[in-house]
Amino acid sequence: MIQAILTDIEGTLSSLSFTREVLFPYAARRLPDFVRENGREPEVKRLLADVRAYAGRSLDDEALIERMLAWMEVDQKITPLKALQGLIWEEGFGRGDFTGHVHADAVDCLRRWHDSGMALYVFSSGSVHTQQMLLGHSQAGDLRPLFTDHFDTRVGGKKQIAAYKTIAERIAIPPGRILFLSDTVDELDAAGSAGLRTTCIRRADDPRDAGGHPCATDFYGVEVNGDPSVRPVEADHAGD
Ligand SMILES: CSCCC(=O)C(=O)COP(=O)(O)O
Ligand SMILES: [Mg+2]
Repeated sequence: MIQAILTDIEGTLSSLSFTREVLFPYAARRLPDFVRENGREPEVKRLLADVRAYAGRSLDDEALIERMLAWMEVDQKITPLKALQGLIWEEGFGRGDFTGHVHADAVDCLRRWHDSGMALYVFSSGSVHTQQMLLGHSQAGDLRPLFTDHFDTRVGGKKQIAAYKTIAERIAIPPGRILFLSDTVDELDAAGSAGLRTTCIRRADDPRDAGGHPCATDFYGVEVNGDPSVRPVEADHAGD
């Protein structure tokens, strides 16, 4: 019996293209000036110190900026760097430069699951602050009330089995009663090894293999306690 659904964001709730074509380029453009302008603010200063420690060398601000841009280019999931990106995106969401993309089928199913009493959680490499901004400024409105809690890489990397065990302990639900949704097979493998149930969200335009996990092309295809959600007749992807 599934009691909770834990979902990834990028590629699962939200399109890969929103992250790769909107969020990441925005953060890369803004990072140098953001660090120069805010590097003495306590929160930014602390995050920069943590990134420096991760680099393992004493880099000055300009060298650190170059290093962070190179890591962002290859989407390195370094926890303090993801938190810094979140502060930059906060500016973008606040100014209305973009809103958070969430697939229409995901919004519909999350609302139904929530209304039926299912507990919903997020696990993303994006910082918890980023997750809340994306969901709070989504194209479908403020989706934050649907979620009981959020997790980021402070509990561990998404390909690490221990991260899923920690989440299960934190939410106090047995792993076998948690369903994890993701587009990434390594994450699903790690969650499965921790005892979670899994479903791969594999959008129609995504040719990657599902790695043997149960698979759905959108949230309507996700089986929860034996039932796929009812797909409305006109539920094409009009909101996407
Ligand atoms: C709120 S996530 C923004 C995109 C991002 O920074 C990221 O790293 C996405 O990772 P995910 O674990 O959601 O695939
Ligand atoms: Mg993903």
